[in-house]
Amino acid sequence: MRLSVRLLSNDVLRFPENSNVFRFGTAMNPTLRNVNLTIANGEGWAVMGSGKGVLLETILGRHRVAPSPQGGLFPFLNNFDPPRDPQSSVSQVSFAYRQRIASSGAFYDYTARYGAVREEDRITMRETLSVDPQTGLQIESEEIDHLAERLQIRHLLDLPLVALSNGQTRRATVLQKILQRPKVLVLDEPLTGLDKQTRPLLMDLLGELHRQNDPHIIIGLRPQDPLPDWITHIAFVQDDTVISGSIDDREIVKLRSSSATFGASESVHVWPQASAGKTLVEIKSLNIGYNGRKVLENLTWTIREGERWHLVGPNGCGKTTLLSILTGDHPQSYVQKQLFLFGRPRTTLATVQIQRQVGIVSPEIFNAFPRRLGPEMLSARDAIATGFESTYSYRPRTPEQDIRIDTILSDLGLGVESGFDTSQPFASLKTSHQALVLFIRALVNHPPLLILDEVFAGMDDTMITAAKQYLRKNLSPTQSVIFVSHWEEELPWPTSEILRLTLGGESG
Ligand SMILES: Nc1ncnc2c1ncn2[C@@H]1O[C@H](COP(=O)(O)OP(=O)(O)OP(=O)(O)O)[C@@H](O)[C@H]1O
Repeated sequence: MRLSVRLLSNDVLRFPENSNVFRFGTAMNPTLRNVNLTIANGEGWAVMGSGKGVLLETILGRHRVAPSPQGGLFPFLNNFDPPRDPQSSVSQVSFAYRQRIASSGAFYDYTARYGAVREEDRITMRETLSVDPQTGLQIESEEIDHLAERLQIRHLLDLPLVALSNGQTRRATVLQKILQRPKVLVLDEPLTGLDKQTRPLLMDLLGELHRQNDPHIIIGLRPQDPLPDWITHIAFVQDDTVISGSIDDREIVKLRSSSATFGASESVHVWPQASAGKTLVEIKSLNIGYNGRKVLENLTWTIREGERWHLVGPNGCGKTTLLSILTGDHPQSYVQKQLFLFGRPRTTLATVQIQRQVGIVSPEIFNAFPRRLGPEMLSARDAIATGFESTYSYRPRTPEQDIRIDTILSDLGLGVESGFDTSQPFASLKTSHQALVLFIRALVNHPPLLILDEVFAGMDDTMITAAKQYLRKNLSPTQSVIFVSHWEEELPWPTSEILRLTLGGESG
């Protein structure tokens, strides 16, 4: 009889000593150098810093580690009998964009959710969560109900997925991954898009799972995210360097406090309070509901030239719905008799006339933007230029339009000298650059009304600082802005008018 002795490893993750990380297909210029990182069983790790995306991608097997780690990056997976492979055991909650993007990469109609739900979009959250897409196995409905309750989305389980708000979808996405029971779960910026009330619910649930080591959790956090109490260690990634240690480590404390200013320091420009400018938007007694459920009730709102508004409220309170009435995307926009846009009754305006005057960035547009490759691909520059006519497809550009694009790029520190190549396909840009391109797309046409809905989601800290500075310095004094964010510290200007929506339709 042969006895096999297996050495059990206490390490969840281990990079070989002083390893380098390369993009696949390259052997020069490592993206990360001299990495020394080991995550032991029981430790709670967060990844932070402007380069955190690269480290998380490496953990997910998207880059080459040299020297190659003996026994893999996840030694503890060899403790299982038979050993587990990282492919099926290490899972990522990806918020990059929703999976229901047409697989061809074509633009999908994100406004479909506002009208009658189409047959192909009828699939409910419960139906989606009930089957593990990897194994095809059925997931217990009690478990779904229990976890959905923890994240306060149980009452939405039987709604079509397409009807969920951005924050509700994010919670459903996390839930789906937890239900698939990976051994390691990697979440990058899980708090983005979540309202204040929900953040501790998610962090508590993740902490509980982490304490049971089922799964081990690694999270990417932004500087403004509160550090959950179960995080014991931080890997800070700056440029090509990873500095790691316990949360009390002096260097880690210093790095955290220096990144916490979050681009807020240069607030030189103080905006005028309520200007006496022309009225751009006037809404009176707006009521919108779905299937008898009120979302917006008796809402009245006036926006004048030059005003900076902060639109706030919990997930699902109707912010996106309200904005879709203003942009004309919502089927009930056209019938609003008490809605005036840019000096005219909405009922006399074609939707395209509205859209040419509104520059908008939102999670919905980020998800829906076409990402085709091949002959029909849009370059980064083409993608920006779609903003001149508020379209989603290629339009030839005039030389003046190219100059306008170059000016904004250079104001944001992305001019020619930065090495940012605008002829690259939009679809192959990293998420943070895609987010920045769509931000510039919203600005190019000097729109009188700018809607910035979760505009910084996915951007790295340096880009956020540049974008905030741009907004402070480069907008015209008559341009109005509606800024939507669950994070007050994201506001680029010190004071704003506030429209606060609540669940159930009230506003204040
Ligand atoms: N077609 C639909 N059918 C049923 N309910 C819908 C539909 N479309 C939206 N809803 C519901 O309307 C509510 C408002 O959604 P909306 O996207 O406007 O919220 P939000 O304030 O933008 O949320 P978040 O902060 O998560 O982005 C949500 O509860 C959503 O589930």
